[in-house]
Amino acid sequence: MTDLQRSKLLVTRTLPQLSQARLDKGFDGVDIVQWKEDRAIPRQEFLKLAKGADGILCLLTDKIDAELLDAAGPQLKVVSTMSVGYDHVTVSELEARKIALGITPGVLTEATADTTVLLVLSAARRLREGVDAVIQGKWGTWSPTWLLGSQLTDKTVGIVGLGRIGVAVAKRLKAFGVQKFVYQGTRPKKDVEKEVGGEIEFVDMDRLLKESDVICVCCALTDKTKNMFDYEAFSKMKNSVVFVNTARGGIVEQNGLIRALREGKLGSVGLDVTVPEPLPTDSELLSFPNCIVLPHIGSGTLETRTAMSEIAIENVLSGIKGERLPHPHDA
Ligand SMILES: O=CC(=O)O
Repeated sequence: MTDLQRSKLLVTRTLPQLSQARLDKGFDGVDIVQWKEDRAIPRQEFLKLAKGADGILCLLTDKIDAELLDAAGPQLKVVSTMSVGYDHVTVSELEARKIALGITPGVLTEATADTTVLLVLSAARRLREGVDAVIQGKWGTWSPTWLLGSQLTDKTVGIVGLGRIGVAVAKRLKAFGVQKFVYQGTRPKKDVEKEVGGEIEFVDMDRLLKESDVICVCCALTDKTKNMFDYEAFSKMKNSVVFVNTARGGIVEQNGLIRALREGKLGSVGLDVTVPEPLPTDSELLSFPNCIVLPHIGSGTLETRTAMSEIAIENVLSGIKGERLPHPHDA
């Protein structure tokens, strides 16, 4: 006999240990179906397993669009993504079907800001070239002129997207002696000076591109920010600029970036995000010694990923019960 009260929860990957242990113990009245392989769930499998789900706990690698929602069926109440970004979700389709969307804000701010600073310093101090030289036996005698980078002291840093992560990046970089911050975003923010602990000015994009010694991309990927950094934007930057993107690959028009790098227009580049992900190993992006690419590990600490998966579980369980999500996307 079927129990009409039971709900189905689809989880699209194995979660960090603590949260996985919770799933393995199970939740009253919930049947859990989980894709446990350590790779993104193949689309056909996703469409098949989604059928009849009341809640879906997914990752940023899983496209949530009309096709998937149709495959799931009208009983679907909640999609909970274990990410703060939700550009992989067609929000209008969820809204049209009154399906709640949960995200994991706040908990990944510190780890992602740490990664941003890591890339700023690594790019500015030519970490990739240094490490490669050591490994390849190209480390000669100490030289006063070899592998000279740049430092943050007295520099201007441009932050694109001064949300939680942007502010956390500015606070960190302030400690390295940055003289001034400029920022771009949807609107100027009140009281950021106090928060950042130094001079910070809302400027137009042109000024940000021209005046910044370091540019950090910390905004969400939206229709407005897609391909925002194209060849023209890179051409306006100082040719010593340190350009870092830890947000989403799609904010950068990658062919324009490659062209700018090829033409020696940029000082150094640090990326945690690319298009596509994973970046194919034959991508020209990987051929530039002054470009460091990380494999989208901005939030990749055990503490943060555990906090994210715990929030994702709370969101999906609340949604299945028809309750308000603790962390909805539109809070
Ligand atoms: O990129 C990571 C996230 O959006 O959580």
